[in-house]
Amino acid sequence: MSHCACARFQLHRARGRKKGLSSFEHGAFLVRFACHGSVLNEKGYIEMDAIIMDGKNLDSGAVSAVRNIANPIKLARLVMEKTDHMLLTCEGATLFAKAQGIPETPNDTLITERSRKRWMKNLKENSNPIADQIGLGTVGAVAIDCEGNMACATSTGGLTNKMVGRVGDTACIGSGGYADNNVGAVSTTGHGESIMKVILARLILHYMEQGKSPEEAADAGLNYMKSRVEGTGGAIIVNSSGDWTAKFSTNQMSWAAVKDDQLHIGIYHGENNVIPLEKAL
Ligand SMILES: NC(=O)C[C@H](N)C(=O)O
Repeated sequence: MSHCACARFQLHRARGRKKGLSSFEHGAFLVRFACHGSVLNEKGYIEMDAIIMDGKNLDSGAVSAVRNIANPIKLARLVMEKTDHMLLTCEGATLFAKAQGIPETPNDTLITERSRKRWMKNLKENSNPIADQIGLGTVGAVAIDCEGNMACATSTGGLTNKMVGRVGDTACIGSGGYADNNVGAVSTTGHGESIMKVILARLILHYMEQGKSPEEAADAGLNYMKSRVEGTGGAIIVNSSGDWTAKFSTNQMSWAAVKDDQLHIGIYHGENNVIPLEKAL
């Protein structure tokens, strides 16, 4: 069994080996999950959604609409590992974070000039088309280890100028991500309301259960979302054989994958730049 990892957005070089959700030891890169630099809601705050799922036992943890948390994906993992629940939101998530010793991070220190400018621009009436809201800062990862264990994780600030308290696809199991050792792992990005309408991550896995490859399943899922609800987005996928793909119906999606000591990177359609891992480190 080969091991493989695929991620969207903001890669960091790892120093040495990293341990993942179970025994994923390939650890050639780290993914920095969303928060710093995320998009702002209508009031100028960062409110984050995040989900993580362990394909071995279908355990998962999620948080939604959390504020002042530097790494919401870590909080989602704590929900999975330390509670009997799967999703904590707002104040409850904040209280849980406190109880777990996660420090509050002031909103201002999480905001970048780029996201503030975008927020200001989009405040003007009719200046916030959906296409402009997608694409900043949602990150995700899928991985399979040498024992066939799979996992997915996704985190996001959502859509620019979203309403306060809006919860998107990312926090919703089966929409923002799903992992099942029997089939594969998926992490999605794109217009959250569209993704939720078609439950995109689970839909893609459903197509894989019917015998489609990750690439065919991604195309089928994204095409269905486009034709049925006019939604665009993207997905990174790995199946139980370690085959992976990164597909999107948006103009671009930054992604990277590692398999068999090769690093693959792309942004635009049809791109797949391959670099030996040792040269990338
Ligand atoms: N860029 C994104 O992926 C946004 C995210 N899916 C949301 O709607 O919350």
